Amino acid sequence: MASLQLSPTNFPSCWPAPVRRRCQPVRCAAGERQALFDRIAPVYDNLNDLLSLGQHRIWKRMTISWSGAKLGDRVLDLCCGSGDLTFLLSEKVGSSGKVFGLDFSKEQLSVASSRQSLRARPCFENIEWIEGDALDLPFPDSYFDAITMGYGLRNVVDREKSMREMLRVVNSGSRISVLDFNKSLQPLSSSFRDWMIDNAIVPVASSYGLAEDYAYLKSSINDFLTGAELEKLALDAGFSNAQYYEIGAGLMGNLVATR
Ligand SMILES: C/C(=C\Cc1cc(O)c2ccccc2c1O)CCC[C@H](C)CCC[C@H](C)CCCC(C)C
Ligand SMILES: C[S@@+](CC[C@H](N)C(=O)[O-])C[C@H]1O[C@@H](n2cnc3c(N)ncnc32)[C@H](O)[C@@H]1O
Repeated sequence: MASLQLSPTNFPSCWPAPVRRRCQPVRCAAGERQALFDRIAPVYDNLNDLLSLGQHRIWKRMTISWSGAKLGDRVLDLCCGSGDLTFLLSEKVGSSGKVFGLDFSKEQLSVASSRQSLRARPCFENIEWIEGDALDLPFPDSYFDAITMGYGLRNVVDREKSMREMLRVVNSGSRISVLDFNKSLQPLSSSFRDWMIDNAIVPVASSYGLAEDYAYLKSSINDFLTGAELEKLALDAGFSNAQYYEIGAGLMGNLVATR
């Protein structure tokens, strides 16, 4: 069943209703990012396919594999957007498992929910969409067997807090798998990425009136952390092990951390 629960009085089935707070679209850094992801939602999937020549699907499959999710698990896809990783997790954990896709953008969740209805695979009934904040997760401690986060950590306003929240809700011995752009220290790789953003991504996005929203990609990658810094972030938050893998010819990276 494709159900989208967006009312502030609807809560994840695991959580007592009064505790959950809804993310309000306010004029602050988080509110502006929320508005950005709402705006780009109608074109987000198509542009990802076009701009990465479909490669993002491979990177996302690697993220699922690193998460260690398996049949029957209860798992979380944080900053799920239109749900690419959520759907892959859903197939991985099967009908005996449960997947929560959480995001603060109503428009992204609306795209995710329509995709769920269109594809209508039996296992997709195990998905619950939650409109919520990655910095204040509406789940009990040690609730998940695995967590994925695709292109989310770079976009949250407080990475330390986000990491602490992931640590809190993941089971001891379980993993988080965090995919994002790699802030490469190799000049060739970072020059190629910046060139792609300036000469392919922003011009294509500008034809949809979204040039500024996609230009944000470049500054957000420059403000992001290197692989070594991401490993340190996870260890400082309290994960027992953290390993960063460069993928996609060094354009992307995946942080795998075990609680
Ligand atoms: C997956 C892509 C973008 C995700 C994405 C993430 C964000 O944080 C955003 C924030 C604001 C707006 C948009 C986004 C957003 O779309 C697309 C990635 C494209 C790459 C930059 C370009 C890849 C070029 C190559 C064709 C890939 C070839 C790799 C090969 C292994 C050599
Ligand atoms: C670039 S998209 C990634 C979507 C999807 N994970 C993917 O891989 O295609 C980043 C997502 O993070 C979400 N996001 C950013 N900050 C968030 C927060 N504090 N809480 C919940 N979602 C957040 C945005 O709404 C957006 O949908």
